[in-house]
Amino acid sequence: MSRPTIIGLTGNIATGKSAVMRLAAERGALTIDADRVVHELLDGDPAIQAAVAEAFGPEVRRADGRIDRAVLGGLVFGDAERLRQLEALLHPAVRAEIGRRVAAAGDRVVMIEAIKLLEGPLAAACDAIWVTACAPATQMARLRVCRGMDEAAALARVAAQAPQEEKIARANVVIRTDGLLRETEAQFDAAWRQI
Ligand SMILES: CC(C)(COP(=O)(O)OP(=O)(O)OC[C@H]1O[C@@H](n2cnc3c(N)ncnc32)[C@H](O)[C@@H]1O)[C@@H](O)C(=O)NCCC(=O)NCCS
Ligand SMILES: Nc1ncnc2c1ncn2[C@@H]1O[C@H](COP(=O)(O)OP(=O)(O)OP(=O)(O)O)[C@@H](O)[C@H]1O
Repeated sequence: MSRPTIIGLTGNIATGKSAVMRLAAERGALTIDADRVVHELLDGDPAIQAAVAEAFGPEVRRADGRIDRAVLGGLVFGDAERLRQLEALLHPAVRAEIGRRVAAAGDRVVMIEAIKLLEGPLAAACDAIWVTACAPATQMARLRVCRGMDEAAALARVAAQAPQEEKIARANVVIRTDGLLRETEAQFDAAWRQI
């Protein structure tokens, strides 16, 4: 039976995972963004919405039932225990949805982007782990300039993620993104040829 080749993509915030996902999609991969799966659940899954409101309070829920991600983010980034609680609530449903998409992928290459890929069971399902990395100064500049985050919000996100070195230590492929986009693309293509 045909099975997909699964690449797990991780790397800390603003290290360039989106660029790598775009390149993979251009070359025919099925790309699955775990952040987006989370957003779909928070926007449209009534059981998840009820469980999140139960755990984090009615103020995280909008009148239409959707979860207010800015309010929820304010509660969990900066509080490791609450973030773990939210992850425990969401990750089983995220994994189930990713599993459904992978099962329908035939023999395509599938690239799964997830910030907590290496911390959970998803990593074991991957044939290879790719990690994007850049200098901390590049990362902070991208968060502040491109996403308009203030320094405290940017630092809180970075602090919620395992150090870059731990991710690099477990990677089959490391893509450095401090340079030009075409330098990212050249590293991508070298790795893509080895699949
Ligand atoms: C807290 C939430 C509502 C904030 O939503 P918001 O729209 O502001 O951010 P978004 O989801 O787009 O994430 C942006 C970036 O924040 C970082 N981030 C998100 N979740 C996490 C996390 N659990 N741990 C560390 N960093 C995270 C990532 O770098 C991510 O790319 C949302 O991020 C969430 O529910 N996170 C917990 C679920 C999770 O683990 N998501 C990651 C994919 S499995
Ligand atoms: N050489 C490069 N390679 C990749 N991205 C680059 C490069 N130079 C500049 N950038 C820019 O850096 C930013 C990186 O942010 P991006 O959203 O891709 O990070 P991410 O890892 O996907 O973040 P998140 O964890 O939020 O999903 C983008 O705006 C991208 O255009």
